Amino acid sequence: MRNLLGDEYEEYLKCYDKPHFGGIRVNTLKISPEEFENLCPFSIKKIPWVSNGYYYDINDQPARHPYYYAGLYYIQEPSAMTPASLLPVKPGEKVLDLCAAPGGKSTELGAKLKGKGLLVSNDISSSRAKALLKNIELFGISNAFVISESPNKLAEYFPEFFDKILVDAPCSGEGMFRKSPSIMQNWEQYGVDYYNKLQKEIIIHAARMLKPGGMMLYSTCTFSPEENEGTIAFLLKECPEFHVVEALPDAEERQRLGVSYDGFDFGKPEWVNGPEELKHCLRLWPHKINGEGHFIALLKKDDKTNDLNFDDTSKEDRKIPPKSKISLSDETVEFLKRIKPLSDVDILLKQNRFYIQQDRVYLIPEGFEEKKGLRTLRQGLFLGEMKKNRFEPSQALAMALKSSDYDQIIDLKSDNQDVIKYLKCETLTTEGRDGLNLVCVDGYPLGWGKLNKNVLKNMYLPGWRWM
Ligand SMILES: C[S@@+](CC[C@H](N)C(=O)[O-])C[C@H]1O[C@@H](n2cnc3c(N)ncnc32)[C@H](O)[C@@H]1O
Repeated sequence: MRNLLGDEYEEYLKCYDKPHFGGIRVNTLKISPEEFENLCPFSIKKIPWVSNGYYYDINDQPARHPYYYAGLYYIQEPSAMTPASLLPVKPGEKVLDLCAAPGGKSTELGAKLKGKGLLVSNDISSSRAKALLKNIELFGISNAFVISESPNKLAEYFPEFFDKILVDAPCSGEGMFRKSPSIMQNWEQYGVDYYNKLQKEIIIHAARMLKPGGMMLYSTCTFSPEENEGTIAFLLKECPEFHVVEALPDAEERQRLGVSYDGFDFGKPEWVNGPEELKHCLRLWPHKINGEGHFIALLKKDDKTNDLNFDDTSKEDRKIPPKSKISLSDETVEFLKRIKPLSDVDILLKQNRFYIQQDRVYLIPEGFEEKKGLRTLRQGLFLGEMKKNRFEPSQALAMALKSSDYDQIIDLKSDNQDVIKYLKCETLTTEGRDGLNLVCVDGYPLGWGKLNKNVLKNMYLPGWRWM
């Protein structure tokens, strides 16, 4: 670090005597930042460079609040919010998060899609992919495929398929030593070269999956030039159709979003003897901003529209699949008709949006088919299970709804002890209409419960319960 930073080294070293910063990122699928500022029960301060990001006081415990269980925010280190905030994702696009677990960036990419298009969230580790699935569901993201595959296998299934790709690569983690000192042992065990080899493999597979004209963002939380500018220089050499572009929004957009990037530094081509365009990369240093260390490169793949050999498969992907023989039970149809966004069941059936596996019913994102042959944890939104004479709605469905989407709710105030009891899967005594209710906190859904003569049978997912 002394070699890299020269005169700045002492200042950099000093920042290790200061505490790290805690951050929460608001889930804009459920609440706007302004609404959240009014509702937030603990003290927060805006993170300058993320329009929906806030610092919280590290004496507070945002993970121990019902709003966390309502999926209103994700707890994330402030610099780690930057990659997903700078990848320009628009609703309706096909987006891949290749190294996604536990979902810190996927949850923001999903929020940016606003339920339209497709998010493929992948992580090679199946145990970490389970945590990823939970976070995707908690956030109420309804249009995601959660997969646990190697990038190589994924690239066989999705050649030139995605509009946007995020590669938040496994790395030596030098930028996180202050926040998580245990990462240092990992660094000692594996070192920079191990990760650099992995990053080069991953980024080449990712490049194959990007559509011509698409954009890819590569990020790490490490400082080493090899893993950062070095990996990008390697990509530029191997795939000359890629170029590094400026990642920061222009002045007008900064004003619209209310963000500023003071303290952000740029890529250093000279550290790897690489091309000048590496200057467009971003470096976040813990002694220059109130956040940990990060590296970001935004890349564009040349558009091949003039190439007559180019076969545009994207139209093919969007074709509505042929009609299948899905049959939903009467109870399922009756229930779905009560859910506002799903009430046109016949149209959804015609569009072939349902998918059934062992009586479990899923909603596939519009225009897509389930993919067979991949290790998949989830394809679309798990709606619930067809049981004898009834339909049991899922926790994921509750999280993907607004309270106004269902006609029978029990709305508890966040300071009512019944909320914690509900989240602990206990039975409640409460007033309301008998039957299936959507249980909410201050108007934000938490889960389901069946009321019978003022006794609420708790249907909160046991694996998610408050401990
Ligand atoms: C920096 S972490 C990702 C953090 C995540 N993007 C987030 O914001 O929550 C890197 C991830 O890459 C995964 N990984 C490691 N090797 C991989 C590979 N060859 N292909 C895909 N993912 C890989 C790890 O399991 C790890 O979850």
